Amino acid sequence: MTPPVAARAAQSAASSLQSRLKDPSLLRDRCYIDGAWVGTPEFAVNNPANGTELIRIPQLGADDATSAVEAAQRAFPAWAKLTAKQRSNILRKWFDLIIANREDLALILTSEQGKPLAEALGEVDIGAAYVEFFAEEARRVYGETIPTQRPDARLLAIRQPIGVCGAITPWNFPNSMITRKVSPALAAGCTVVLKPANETPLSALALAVLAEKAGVPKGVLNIVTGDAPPIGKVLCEHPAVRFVGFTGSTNVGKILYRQASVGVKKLGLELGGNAPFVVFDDADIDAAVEGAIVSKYRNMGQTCVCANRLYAQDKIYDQFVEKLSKKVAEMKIGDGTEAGVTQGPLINMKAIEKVERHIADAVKGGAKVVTGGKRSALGRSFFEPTVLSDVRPDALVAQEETFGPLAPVIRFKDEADVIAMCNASPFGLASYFYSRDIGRVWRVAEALESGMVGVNSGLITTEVAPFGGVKESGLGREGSRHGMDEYVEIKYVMMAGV
Ligand SMILES: NC(=O)c1ccc[n+]([C@@H]2O[C@H](COP(=O)([O-])OP(=O)(O)OC[C@H]3O[C@@H](n4cnc5c(N)ncnc54)[C@H](O)[C@@H]3O)[C@@H](O)[C@H]2O)c1
Repeated sequence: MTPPVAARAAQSAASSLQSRLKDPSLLRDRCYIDGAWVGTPEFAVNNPANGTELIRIPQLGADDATSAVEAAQRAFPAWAKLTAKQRSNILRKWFDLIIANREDLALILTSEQGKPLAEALGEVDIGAAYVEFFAEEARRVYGETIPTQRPDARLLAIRQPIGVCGAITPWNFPNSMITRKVSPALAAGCTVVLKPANETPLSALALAVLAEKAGVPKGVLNIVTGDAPPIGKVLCEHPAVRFVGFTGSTNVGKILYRQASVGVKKLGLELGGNAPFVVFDDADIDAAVEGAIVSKYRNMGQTCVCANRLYAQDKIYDQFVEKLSKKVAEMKIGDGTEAGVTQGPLINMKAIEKVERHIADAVKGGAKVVTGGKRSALGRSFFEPTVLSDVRPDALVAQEETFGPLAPVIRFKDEADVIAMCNASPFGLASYFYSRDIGRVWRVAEALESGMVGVNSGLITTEVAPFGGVKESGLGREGSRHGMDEYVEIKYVMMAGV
């Protein structure tokens, strides 16, 4: 095995991050293919809080991705033949190791992605919860017996692992998006080739170190970093790959959908959103403000399920805007590793430019900046958390996913009016609303066109929920027992003469 970065620390800027880790071997600068750490460090992974280069990692391409698929193909039969309990035990060990190393994993995550350390710890914990959940689910991949019209025949439907799976993940949740895909795949008996986001590959590599320690055999989990389009093409088109799970933008999801159609490949797509967050006039306003804060501003608004457009009913509009802005103005911006910081940097300058474009467009349409609205004095990609009032329903910010700390508050008259505005979007990932009217709760929850609805709650992610979207927000579900369905196929066996 190529030595971990520890042995070569002096060569790279990784040394300062490494010196803060309890287990420095978690920081890797090689890819993980067929149980070996391979490749030559090439492209830089930067810390968005200070712009320093953290480390360089390999820039692999189509040939390496093909090698990884072949490794996964070789490893598949033996992994699939283990008993469910054996696979479950290995996943359980992986979970234990993730928890034992949660501080290190969170520090790596914040260093490459920027979110405050407390949020990074939360992400590691939910990431681990997926592993724990699917360690348990591994033992519940049941089949069924189906009565037939023939007295001498029995029909069994069995569920088998689909085979080699590709996984492509984004930078906004570099830990939990990986475990949410890899743990059900491994639990089902599948093997995986994972391509993490280029901005945040270090969390993926650290998880692979722990998977290896947990006893995941060589070739069962492979990590390939580098050139996304050719790697993605291999994962979508190689005949050995039977499923590709993707989390990322709708545009890239559509490219993968087309590529996967060539080999009639099963695809899971967790794509972009444009979540409405509605506050009715019978709501508990303080609770709605708390919910809006957690939904909109966690991860600096770079969350697929985060509130993107806020709607407040006429009667409580001013009160909601005032209370929300007061809390937002108190947020502390800075390096996510510093105590008390609630808003880290955005991932890059492109993200800042999109927020600015959305603010400029809304202001042109008559919106007012109540708080924030500009780059932070800290420079780089730090942006002041922002609240806009008097935003028109047709403003760009209400049509597109902003992916930044910007809450545009739109006024509405009645329930029918707001449901129409919520559903007037090609996206349908998450929706939120606050109301204490029980009749309205069911009516509105059923009317909203989205895969997930938070009622009086701004936080809806849990490993026991079937996470996913409708319309252009995606296909399939991750997490819960339904998350296992992506990784198994049903075969029926008709047995006559029995
Ligand atoms: N629905 C969900 O569960 C969910 C969760 C998190 C993020 N997201 C969405 O992800 C987006 C933000 O993430 P992002 O900017 O990393 O998205 P992205 O689509 O740019 O990148 C996602 C991944 O795809 C890879 N990629 C890029 N081009 C590719 C290509 N041509 N072929 C194969 N792979 C390619 C990237 O390297 C990365 O690993 C937002 O739209 C957000 O809503 C969705």
